[in-house]
Amino acid sequence: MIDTTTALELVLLHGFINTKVLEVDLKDGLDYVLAKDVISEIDMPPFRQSAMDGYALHLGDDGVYTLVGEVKAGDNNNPTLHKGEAVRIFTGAPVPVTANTVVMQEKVTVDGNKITLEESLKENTNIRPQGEQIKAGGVAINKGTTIKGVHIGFLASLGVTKITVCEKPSIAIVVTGNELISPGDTLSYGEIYESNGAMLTAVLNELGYKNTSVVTIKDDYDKTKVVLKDTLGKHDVVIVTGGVSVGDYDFVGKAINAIGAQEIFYKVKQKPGKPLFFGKKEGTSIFGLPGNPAAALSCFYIYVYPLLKKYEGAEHMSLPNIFLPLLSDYTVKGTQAQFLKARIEGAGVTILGGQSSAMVRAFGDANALVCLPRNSTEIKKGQNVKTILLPTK
Ligand SMILES: Nc1nc2c(c(=O)[nH]1)N[C@H]1C(S)=C(S)[C@@H](COP(=O)(O)OP(=O)(O)OC[C@H]3O[C@@H](n4cnc5c(N)ncnc54)[C@H](O)[C@@H]3O)O[C@H]1N2
Ligand code: MOO
Repeated sequence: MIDTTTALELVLLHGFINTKVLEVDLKDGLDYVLAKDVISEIDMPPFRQSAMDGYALHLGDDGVYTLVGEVKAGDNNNPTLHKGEAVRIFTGAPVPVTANTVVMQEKVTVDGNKITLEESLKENTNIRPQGEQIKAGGVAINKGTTIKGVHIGFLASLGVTKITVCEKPSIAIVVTGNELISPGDTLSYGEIYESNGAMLTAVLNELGYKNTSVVTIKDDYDKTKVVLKDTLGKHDVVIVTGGVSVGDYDFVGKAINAIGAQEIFYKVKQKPGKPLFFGKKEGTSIFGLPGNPAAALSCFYIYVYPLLKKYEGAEHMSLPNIFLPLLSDYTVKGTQAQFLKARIEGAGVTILGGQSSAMVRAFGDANALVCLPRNSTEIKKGQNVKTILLPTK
Protein backbone atom coordinates (compact mmCIF):
# COMPACT_ATOMS: atom_id res chain seq x y z
CA MET A 1 0.00 0.00 0.00
CA ILE A 2 1.25 3.47 -0.87
CA ASP A 3 0.52 6.81 0.78
CA THR A 4 -1.77 9.47 -0.66
CA THR A 5 1.03 11.78 -1.82
CA THR A 6 2.76 9.00 -3.75
CA ALA A 7 -0.55 7.92 -5.25
CA LEU A 8 -1.25 11.40 -6.60
CA GLU A 9 2.33 11.74 -7.86
CA LEU A 10 1.98 8.45 -9.74
CA VAL A 11 -1.34 9.51 -11.26
CA LEU A 12 0.24 12.70 -12.53
CA LEU A 13 3.40 10.94 -13.67
CA HIS A 14 1.59 8.29 -15.68
CA GLY A 15 -1.46 10.31 -16.78
CA PHE A 16 -1.38 11.13 -20.49
CA ILE A 17 -1.29 14.63 -21.95
CA ASN A 18 -3.50 15.27 -24.92
CA THR A 19 -1.92 17.21 -27.79
CA LYS A 20 -5.02 17.61 -29.95
CA VAL A 21 -6.40 21.12 -29.99
CA LEU A 22 -9.52 22.64 -31.45
CA GLU A 23 -10.82 26.09 -32.18
CA VAL A 24 -14.16 26.88 -30.55
CA ASP A 25 -16.44 29.89 -30.55
CA LEU A 26 -15.74 31.93 -27.42
CA LYS A 27 -19.33 31.38 -26.23
CA ASP A 28 -18.74 27.61 -26.31
CA GLY A 29 -15.39 27.82 -24.52
CA LEU A 30 -16.62 27.35 -20.94
CA ASP A 31 -14.53 24.82 -18.95
CA TYR A 32 -12.09 24.15 -21.77
CA VAL A 33 -8.36 24.63 -21.10
CA LEU A 34 -6.63 27.17 -23.31
CA ALA A 35 -4.09 25.55 -25.63
CA LYS A 36 -2.31 28.84 -26.37
CA ASP A 37 -2.09 32.32 -24.89
CA VAL A 38 -4.80 34.71 -26.00
CA ILE A 39 -3.20 37.94 -27.17
CA SER A 40 -5.25 41.12 -27.07
CA GLU A 41 -5.54 42.90 -30.39
CA ILE A 42 -6.75 46.11 -28.80
CA ASP A 43 -6.05 48.41 -25.89
CA MET A 44 -8.70 48.04 -23.17
CA PRO A 45 -10.23 50.47 -22.66
CA PRO A 46 -9.66 51.43 -26.30
CA PHE A 47 -9.80 55.17 -25.49
CA ARG A 48 -9.61 57.41 -22.41
CA GLN A 49 -12.94 56.68 -20.80
CA SER A 50 -14.98 58.68 -18.33
CA ALA A 51 -15.61 56.68 -15.15
CA MET A 52 -18.44 59.00 -14.01
CA ASP A 53 -21.40 61.02 -15.14
CA GLY A 54 -20.29 64.63 -14.76
CA TYR A 55 -18.07 67.10 -16.55
CA ALA A 56 -14.75 66.76 -18.36
CA LEU A 57 -12.57 69.80 -17.69
CA HIS A 58 -9.49 71.49 -19.00
CA LEU A 59 -8.28 72.52 -15.56
CA GLY A 60 -8.25 76.29 -15.08
CA ASP A 61 -7.01 78.73 -12.45
CA ASP A 62 -10.26 79.03 -10.50
CA GLY A 63 -13.15 76.64 -9.88
CA VAL A 64 -15.50 78.13 -12.49
CA TYR A 65 -15.84 76.52 -15.95
CA THR A 66 -17.73 77.36 -19.11
CA LEU A 67 -19.68 74.53 -20.72
CA VAL A 68 -18.85 74.14 -24.42
CA GLY A 69 -20.46 70.83 -25.38
CA GLU A 70 -21.45 67.28 -24.51
CA VAL A 71 -20.05 63.76 -25.05
CA LYS A 72 -22.11 60.70 -24.25
CA ALA A 73 -21.18 57.00 -24.40
CA GLY A 74 -20.82 55.87 -27.98
CA ASP A 75 -20.18 59.41 -29.33
CA ASN A 76 -17.10 59.88 -31.44
CA ASN A 77 -16.87 63.67 -31.23
CA ASN A 78 -13.76 65.15 -29.68
CA PRO A 79 -14.51 68.77 -28.76
CA THR A 80 -11.56 71.06 -28.10
CA LEU A 81 -11.45 72.49 -24.58
CA HIS A 82 -9.37 75.49 -23.66
CA LYS A 83 -8.23 76.22 -20.14
CA GLY A 84 -11.28 76.86 -17.92
CA GLU A 85 -13.69 75.05 -20.26
CA ALA A 86 -15.81 71.95 -19.64
CA VAL A 87 -18.05 69.53 -21.50
CA ARG A 88 -20.93 67.50 -20.09
CA ILE A 89 -19.81 63.87 -20.09
CA PHE A 90 -21.30 60.50 -19.18
CA THR A 91 -19.89 57.23 -17.86
CA GLY A 92 -18.16 55.26 -20.61
CA ALA A 93 -17.86 58.24 -22.98
CA PRO A 94 -14.53 59.15 -24.59
CA VAL A 95 -12.86 61.97 -22.68
CA PRO A 96 -11.85 64.73 -25.12
CA VAL A 97 -8.10 64.81 -25.79
CA THR A 98 -7.89 68.36 -24.46
CA ALA A 99 -9.68 67.54 -21.17
CA ASN A 100 -7.42 66.56 -18.29
CA THR A 101 -9.87 65.58 -15.57
CA VAL A 102 -13.50 64.60 -14.89
CA VAL A 103 -15.62 65.81 -12.01
CA MET A 104 -18.71 63.94 -10.76
CA GLN A 105 -21.90 65.91 -11.28
CA GLU A 106 -22.65 65.71 -7.53
CA LYS A 107 -19.56 67.84 -6.85
CA VAL A 108 -20.49 70.90 -8.94
CA THR A 109 -23.10 73.64 -8.94
CA VAL A 110 -24.58 74.41 -12.33
CA ASP A 111 -25.74 77.87 -13.31
CA GLY A 112 -26.67 78.20 -16.99
CA ASN A 113 -23.55 77.42 -18.99
CA LYS A 114 -21.27 77.84 -15.96
CA ILE A 115 -20.31 75.15 -13.47
CA THR A 116 -18.52 75.75 -10.19
CA LEU A 117 -16.45 73.06 -8.49
CA GLU A 118 -17.16 72.44 -4.83
CA GLU A 119 -13.61 71.31 -4.23
CA SER A 120 -10.32 71.39 -6.13
CA LEU A 121 -9.51 68.48 -8.42
CA LYS A 122 -6.34 66.74 -9.54
CA GLU A 123 -5.48 65.85 -13.12
CA ASN A 124 -6.76 62.51 -14.45
CA THR A 125 -9.45 62.07 -11.79
CA ASN A 126 -12.29 59.75 -12.88
CA ILE A 127 -10.55 58.95 -16.18
CA ARG A 128 -9.80 55.34 -17.12
CA PRO A 129 -6.56 55.56 -19.11
CA GLN A 130 -6.44 53.94 -22.54
CA GLY A 131 -5.05 50.39 -22.18
CA GLU A 132 -5.41 50.48 -18.38
CA GLN A 133 -6.55 46.80 -18.24
CA ILE A 134 -4.45 45.54 -21.12
CA LYS A 135 -2.48 46.94 -24.05
CA ALA A 136 -2.68 45.60 -27.61
CA GLY A 137 -0.16 42.75 -27.92
CA GLY A 138 -0.41 41.84 -24.23
CA VAL A 139 -1.33 38.35 -23.00
CA ALA A 140 -4.99 38.46 -21.98
CA ILE A 141 -5.20 34.89 -20.65
CA ASN A 142 -2.42 32.36 -20.34
CA LYS A 143 -2.27 28.96 -21.96
CA GLY A 144 -3.30 26.32 -19.40
CA THR A 145 -6.11 28.40 -17.91
CA THR A 146 -9.46 26.65 -17.48
CA ILE A 147 -11.96 29.02 -19.07
CA LYS A 148 -14.67 30.23 -16.71
CA GLY A 149 -17.51 32.71 -17.27
CA VAL A 150 -15.36 35.63 -16.18
CA HIS A 151 -12.73 34.77 -18.81
CA ILE A 152 -15.40 34.65 -21.50
CA GLY A 153 -16.54 38.10 -20.37
CA PHE A 154 -13.03 39.53 -20.45
CA LEU A 155 -12.20 38.03 -23.84
CA ALA A 156 -15.51 39.24 -25.30
CA SER A 157 -14.58 42.74 -24.08
CA LEU A 158 -11.44 42.45 -26.21
CA GLY A 159 -13.45 41.45 -29.26
CA VAL A 160 -12.25 37.84 -29.24
CA THR A 161 -14.64 35.45 -31.00
CA LYS A 162 -12.66 32.20 -31.16
CA ILE A 163 -10.20 30.49 -28.83
CA THR A 164 -7.88 27.51 -29.24
CA VAL A 165 -8.44 24.91 -26.58
CA CYS A 166 -7.34 21.39 -25.73
CA GLU A 167 -9.63 18.59 -26.75
CA LYS A 168 -11.45 17.08 -23.79
CA PRO A 169 -11.10 13.40 -22.95
CA SER A 170 -13.66 10.81 -23.83
CA ILE A 171 -14.58 9.22 -20.49
CA ALA A 172 -16.29 5.88 -19.87
CA ILE A 173 -17.79 5.09 -16.49
CA VAL A 174 -18.07 1.37 -15.90
CA VAL A 175 -20.26 0.39 -12.97
CA THR A 176 -20.05 -3.15 -11.69
CA GLY A 177 -22.18 -5.23 -9.36
CA ASN A 178 -24.87 -7.95 -9.42
CA GLU A 179 -26.88 -5.96 -6.91
CA LEU A 180 -27.32 -2.89 -9.12
CA ILE A 181 -30.62 -2.07 -10.79
CA SER A 182 -31.72 1.09 -12.57
CA PRO A 183 -33.69 3.79 -10.76
CA GLY A 184 -37.27 3.36 -11.95
CA ASP A 185 -37.22 -0.43 -11.61
CA THR A 186 -38.70 -2.06 -8.49
CA LEU A 187 -36.20 -3.07 -5.85
CA SER A 188 -36.09 -6.72 -4.86
CA TYR A 189 -34.47 -7.93 -1.66
CA GLY A 190 -30.68 -7.60 -1.93
CA GLU A 191 -30.74 -5.07 -4.74
CA ILE A 192 -29.83 -1.39 -4.70
CA TYR A 193 -30.24 1.40 -7.19
CA GLU A 194 -27.20 2.08 -9.34
CA SER A 195 -26.14 5.65 -8.54
CA ASN A 196 -22.42 5.97 -9.25
CA GLY A 197 -23.01 6.21 -12.99
CA ALA A 198 -25.51 9.06 -12.65
CA MET A 199 -23.41 10.80 -10.00
CA LEU A 200 -20.08 10.70 -11.86
CA THR A 201 -21.73 11.67 -15.16
CA ALA A 202 -23.31 14.68 -13.47
CA VAL A 203 -20.18 15.70 -11.59
CA LEU A 204 -18.14 15.41 -14.81
CA ASN A 205 -20.77 17.49 -16.57
CA GLU A 206 -20.54 20.18 -13.89
CA LEU A 207 -16.83 20.37 -14.65
CA GLY A 208 -17.39 20.62 -18.39
CA TYR A 209 -16.68 16.99 -19.34
CA LYS A 210 -19.64 16.13 -21.54
CA ASN A 211 -18.14 13.30 -23.57
CA THR A 212 -19.12 10.55 -21.13
CA SER A 213 -20.91 7.24 -21.24
CA VAL A 214 -21.93 4.65 -18.66
CA VAL A 215 -21.58 0.88 -19.05
CA THR A 216 -23.03 -1.52 -16.47
CA ILE A 217 -21.60 -5.00 -15.89
CA LYS A 218 -22.41 -7.85 -13.57
CA ASP A 219 -19.81 -9.44 -11.30
CA ASP A 220 -18.66 -11.83 -13.99
CA TYR A 221 -14.95 -12.23 -14.66
CA ASP A 222 -15.18 -13.07 -18.37
CA LYS A 223 -17.73 -10.36 -19.14
CA THR A 224 -15.70 -7.85 -17.13
CA LYS A 225 -12.63 -8.65 -19.26
CA VAL A 226 -14.53 -8.31 -22.55
CA VAL A 227 -16.23 -5.05 -21.58
CA LEU A 228 -13.07 -3.49 -20.14
CA LYS A 229 -11.00 -4.42 -23.18
CA ASP A 230 -13.56 -2.89 -25.50
CA THR A 231 -13.99 0.22 -23.33
CA LEU A 232 -10.26 0.82 -22.92
CA GLY A 233 -9.84 0.75 -26.69
CA LYS A 234 -12.49 3.41 -27.21
CA HIS A 235 -11.89 6.02 -24.50
CA ASP A 236 -9.15 8.21 -23.07
CA VAL A 237 -10.11 7.67 -19.45
CA VAL A 238 -12.02 4.75 -17.96
CA ILE A 239 -13.47 5.03 -14.47
CA VAL A 240 -14.63 1.71 -13.04
CA THR A 241 -16.58 1.68 -9.79
CA GLY A 242 -16.99 -1.33 -7.53
CA GLY A 243 -15.40 -4.74 -7.62
CA VAL A 244 -11.95 -3.48 -6.65
CA SER A 245 -11.80 -4.92 -3.16
CA VAL A 246 -10.79 -8.42 -2.07
CA GLY A 247 -14.14 -10.25 -2.21
CA ASP A 248 -14.57 -13.42 -4.27
CA TYR A 249 -16.67 -11.47 -6.77
CA ASP A 250 -14.38 -8.41 -7.02
CA PHE A 251 -13.00 -9.08 -10.49
CA VAL A 252 -11.93 -5.66 -11.66
CA GLY A 253 -8.22 -5.69 -10.72
CA LYS A 254 -7.79 -9.23 -12.03
CA ALA A 255 -9.59 -8.41 -15.28
CA ILE A 256 -7.59 -5.23 -15.85
CA ASN A 257 -4.34 -7.14 -15.46
CA ALA A 258 -5.60 -10.00 -17.65
CA ILE A 259 -6.31 -7.71 -20.60
CA GLY A 260 -2.76 -6.41 -20.52
CA ALA A 261 -3.22 -3.09 -18.77
CA GLN A 262 -0.31 -1.96 -16.62
CA GLU A 263 -1.08 -1.65 -12.92
CA ILE A 264 0.51 1.52 -11.56
CA PHE A 265 -0.79 1.09 -8.05
CA TYR A 266 -3.46 -0.72 -6.09
CA LYS A 267 -4.46 0.30 -2.56
CA VAL A 268 -3.73 3.57 -0.85
CA LYS A 269 -3.33 4.24 2.87
CA GLN A 270 -6.46 6.36 3.06
CA LYS A 271 -10.04 6.46 4.25
CA PRO A 272 -12.16 6.46 2.21
CA GLY A 273 -10.85 4.79 -0.91
CA LYS A 274 -8.37 2.23 0.39
CA PRO A 275 -8.83 -0.18 -2.55
CA LEU A 276 -8.18 2.49 -5.21
CA PHE A 277 -6.65 1.10 -8.42
CA PHE A 278 -4.82 3.05 -11.13
CA GLY A 279 -3.38 1.73 -14.37
CA LYS A 280 -2.93 2.45 -18.05
CA LYS A 281 -3.04 0.79 -21.44
CA GLU A 282 -2.04 2.29 -24.80
CA GLY A 283 -2.95 5.89 -24.10
CA THR A 284 -5.91 5.17 -21.85
CA SER A 285 -5.82 5.76 -18.11
CA ILE A 286 -7.93 3.51 -15.95
CA PHE A 287 -9.15 4.04 -12.41
CA GLY A 288 -10.81 1.42 -10.26
CA LEU A 289 -12.75 3.42 -7.67
CA PRO A 290 -14.45 1.79 -4.69
CA GLY A 291 -18.12 1.00 -5.23
CA ASN A 292 -19.15 2.87 -2.10
CA PRO A 293 -20.53 6.09 -3.60
CA ALA A 294 -18.94 8.58 -1.18
CA ALA A 295 -15.57 6.83 -1.46
CA ALA A 296 -15.86 6.91 -5.25
CA LEU A 297 -16.62 10.64 -5.21
CA SER A 298 -13.74 11.48 -2.83
CA CYS A 299 -11.33 9.51 -5.01
CA PHE A 300 -12.72 11.25 -8.05
CA TYR A 301 -11.93 14.71 -6.65
CA ILE A 302 -8.51 13.78 -5.26
CA TYR A 303 -7.13 11.60 -8.08
CA VAL A 304 -9.32 11.57 -11.20
CA TYR A 305 -9.84 15.34 -11.41
CA PRO A 306 -6.06 16.11 -11.51
CA LEU A 307 -5.57 13.44 -14.18
CA LEU A 308 -8.28 15.03 -16.35
CA LYS A 309 -6.70 18.44 -15.86
CA LYS A 310 -3.28 17.08 -16.79
CA TYR A 311 -4.77 15.49 -19.91
CA GLU A 312 -6.00 18.92 -20.96
CA GLY A 313 -2.70 20.66 -20.21
CA ALA A 314 -4.15 22.73 -17.37
CA GLU A 315 -1.79 24.84 -15.29
CA HIS A 316 -3.53 23.89 -12.04
CA MET A 317 -4.24 20.19 -11.80
CA SER A 318 -5.33 19.47 -8.24
CA LEU A 319 -8.21 21.30 -6.63
CA PRO A 320 -7.06 24.31 -4.60
CA ASN A 321 -6.49 23.89 -0.87
CA ILE A 322 -6.09 26.18 2.09
CA PHE A 323 -5.41 25.72 5.78
CA LEU A 324 -8.38 26.64 7.96
CA PRO A 325 -9.08 26.34 11.70
CA LEU A 326 -11.41 23.53 12.69
CA LEU A 327 -14.61 24.89 14.24
CA SER A 328 -15.07 21.97 16.66
CA ASP A 329 -13.02 19.10 18.09
CA TYR A 330 -12.79 15.96 15.94
CA THR A 331 -11.79 12.45 16.91
CA VAL A 332 -10.24 10.50 14.05
CA LYS A 333 -11.29 6.88 13.55
CA GLY A 334 -8.40 4.68 12.45
CA THR A 335 -4.85 5.48 11.45
CA GLN A 336 -5.23 6.04 7.69
CA ALA A 337 -5.01 9.45 6.04
CA GLN A 338 -8.52 10.88 5.99
CA PHE A 339 -10.53 12.83 3.42
CA LEU A 340 -13.53 14.14 5.33
CA LYS A 341 -16.62 15.80 3.92
CA ALA A 342 -16.63 19.27 5.42
CA ARG A 343 -18.20 22.69 5.21
CA ILE A 344 -16.34 25.98 5.24
CA GLU A 345 -18.31 28.57 7.11
CA GLY A 346 -16.99 32.00 8.01
CA ALA A 347 -13.31 31.75 8.82
CA GLY A 348 -13.28 28.05 9.71
CA VAL A 349 -14.28 24.58 8.64
CA THR A 350 -16.59 21.96 10.19
CA ILE A 351 -16.25 18.23 9.57
CA LEU A 352 -19.74 16.98 8.78
CA GLY A 353 -21.56 13.94 10.19
CA GLY A 354 -22.21 10.93 7.95
CA GLN A 355 -18.62 10.17 6.97
CA SER A 356 -19.22 6.54 6.00
CA SER A 357 -17.93 5.62 2.54
CA ALA A 358 -21.39 4.40 1.69
CA MET A 359 -23.09 7.70 2.58
CA VAL A 360 -22.99 10.25 -0.16
CA ARG A 361 -25.66 12.39 1.50
CA ALA A 362 -23.22 14.59 3.45
CA PHE A 363 -21.54 15.56 0.17
CA GLY A 364 -24.71 17.55 -0.52
CA ASP A 365 -23.83 19.88 2.35
CA ALA A 366 -20.07 19.76 1.81
CA ASN A 367 -18.11 22.44 0.01
CA ALA A 368 -14.72 21.05 1.02
CA LEU A 369 -12.76 17.96 2.00
CA VAL A 370 -10.63 18.16 5.12
CA CYS A 371 -7.42 16.13 4.70
CA LEU A 372 -5.84 14.70 7.81
CA PRO A 373 -2.48 12.94 7.64
CA ARG A 374 -1.99 9.36 8.81
CA ASN A 375 -2.02 8.73 12.55
CA SER A 376 -3.98 11.87 13.34
CA THR A 377 -5.87 11.33 16.59
CA GLU A 378 -7.65 14.15 18.40
CA ILE A 379 -7.92 17.35 16.37
CA LYS A 380 -8.79 20.28 18.59
CA LYS A 381 -11.05 23.21 17.76
CA GLY A 382 -8.88 26.02 16.35
CA GLN A 383 -6.24 23.70 14.91
CA ASN A 384 -5.45 24.44 11.25
CA VAL A 385 -6.32 21.64 8.86
CA LYS A 386 -5.66 21.22 5.15
CA THR A 387 -8.94 21.90 3.36
CA ILE A 388 -9.54 21.10 -0.32
CA LEU A 389 -12.09 23.38 -1.94
CA LEU A 390 -14.67 21.45 -3.92
CA PRO A 391 -15.63 22.93 -7.29
CA THR A 392 -19.02 24.36 -8.26
CA LYS A 393 -20.00 25.31 -4.70
N1 LIG B 1 -12.30 -8.06 3.66
C1 LIG B 1 -12.30 -6.80 3.23
N2 LIG B 1 -13.42 -6.26 2.76
C2 LIG B 1 -13.44 -5.01 2.33
C3 LIG B 1 -12.27 -4.24 2.37
C4 LIG B 1 -11.07 -4.82 2.85
O1 LIG B 1 -10.01 -4.19 2.90
N3 LIG B 1 -11.14 -6.12 3.24
N4 LIG B 1 -12.32 -2.93 1.99
C5 LIG B 1 -13.61 -2.28 2.14
C6 LIG B 1 -13.57 -0.98 1.57
S1 LIG B 1 -12.68 0.17 2.41
C7 LIG B 1 -14.29 -0.64 0.48
S2 LIG B 1 -14.31 1.00 -0.05
C8 LIG B 1 -15.08 -1.59 -0.26
C9 LIG B 1 -14.83 -1.45 -1.74
O2 LIG B 1 -15.42 -2.49 -2.37
P1 LIG B 1 -15.54 -2.59 -3.94
O3 LIG B 1 -14.91 -1.46 -4.60
O4 LIG B 1 -15.14 -3.93 -4.32
O5 LIG B 1 -17.04 -2.30 -4.18
P2 LIG B 1 -18.27 -3.27 -4.08
O6 LIG B 1 -18.01 -4.33 -3.10
O7 LIG B 1 -18.63 -3.65 -5.44
O8 LIG B 1 -19.30 -2.24 -3.52
C10 LIG B 1 -19.16 -1.59 -2.31
C11 LIG B 1 -20.49 -0.99 -1.89
O9 LIG B 1 -20.89 -0.01 -2.84
C12 LIG B 1 -22.12 -0.33 -3.43
N5 LIG B 1 -22.07 0.03 -4.85
C13 LIG B 1 -21.23 -0.51 -5.75
N6 LIG B 1 -21.43 0.02 -6.94
C14 LIG B 1 -22.44 0.92 -6.81
C15 LIG B 1 -23.10 1.77 -7.70
N7 LIG B 1 -22.77 1.81 -8.99
N8 LIG B 1 -24.09 2.55 -7.24
C16 LIG B 1 -24.43 2.50 -5.92
N9 LIG B 1 -23.81 1.71 -5.01
C17 LIG B 1 -22.84 0.91 -5.45
C18 LIG B 1 -22.25 -1.83 -3.23
O10 LIG B 1 -23.55 -2.29 -3.31
C19 LIG B 1 -21.59 -2.01 -1.89
O11 LIG B 1 -22.50 -1.70 -0.85
O12 LIG B 1 -14.77 -2.91 0.12
C20 LIG B 1 -14.75 -3.09 1.54
N10 LIG B 1 -14.61 -4.47 1.84
O1 MOO C 1 -12.02 2.72 1.38
MO1 MOO C 1 -13.49 2.31 1.80
O2 MOO C 1 -13.87 3.59 0.74
O3 MOO C 1 -12.94 3.20 3.20
O4 MOO C 1 -14.93 2.41 2.62
